[in-house]
Amino acid sequence: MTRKFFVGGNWKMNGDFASVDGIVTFLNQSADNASVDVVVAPPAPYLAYAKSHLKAGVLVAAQNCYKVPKGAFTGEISPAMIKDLGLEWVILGHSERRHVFGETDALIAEKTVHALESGIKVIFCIGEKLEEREAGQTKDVNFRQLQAIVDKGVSWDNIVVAYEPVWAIGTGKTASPEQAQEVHEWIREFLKEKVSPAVADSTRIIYGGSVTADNAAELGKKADIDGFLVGGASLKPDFVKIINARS
Ligand SMILES: O=C[C@H](O)COP(=O)(O)O
Repeated sequence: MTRKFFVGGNWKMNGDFASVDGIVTFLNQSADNASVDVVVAPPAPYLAYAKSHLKAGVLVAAQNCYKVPKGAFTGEISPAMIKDLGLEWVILGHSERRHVFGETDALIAEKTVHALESGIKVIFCIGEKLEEREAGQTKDVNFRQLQAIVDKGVSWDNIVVAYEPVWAIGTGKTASPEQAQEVHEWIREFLKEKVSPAVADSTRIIYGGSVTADNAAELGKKADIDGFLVGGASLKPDFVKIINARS
């Protein structure tokens, strides 16, 4: 099957109205590319503004959400709120949520189930730390993180898996196309064995970690790399080159 290329831009905790306007301008001025799904994730205070100013071809995602629709959970946002803003996507399991904020596989799985049940699609992030890679645990860590949602029996139609080796995030140390392809192939095999061949074939597995306009084309040539989740480079006009890396 042909999987549609998917490019996400995770703005993380960056920006103000002036810089959001700048990003919106270069995205709106870019030529439409019907062969790529483009989804950007501004910080929560700018979600509605970005949604109302971006052209229709650029979708907006939240960077996080909680596991219940509403209640006494100070500081959290729910999938119901994301939906109320007219948005379709959320990023869950990002390594910064896992390792800075201590989110566990179990919590991320609960959040993923609730987002999907609420009608929000999930960019589900996984990835090993440097010490785990060096200890030969890359496969185990990524499989364990995936298994947490396999165990919940989720429907995979609305999930994009983002493989983001923690050692490559924001460090300038991109995984080589071969390193990334190796793990993406393992992930696809895992989905084939644990879920189904059809899900393995149709699920988009995107790569994140120091993706730039200079390395995106080579990464994007690999058979199991179906797009990117871009951090720092998604804040700059070169993001448009990454969107078009495979075109
Ligand atoms: O969500 C995006 C990733 O954390 C990658 O960030 P980066 O492109 O700045 O390395």
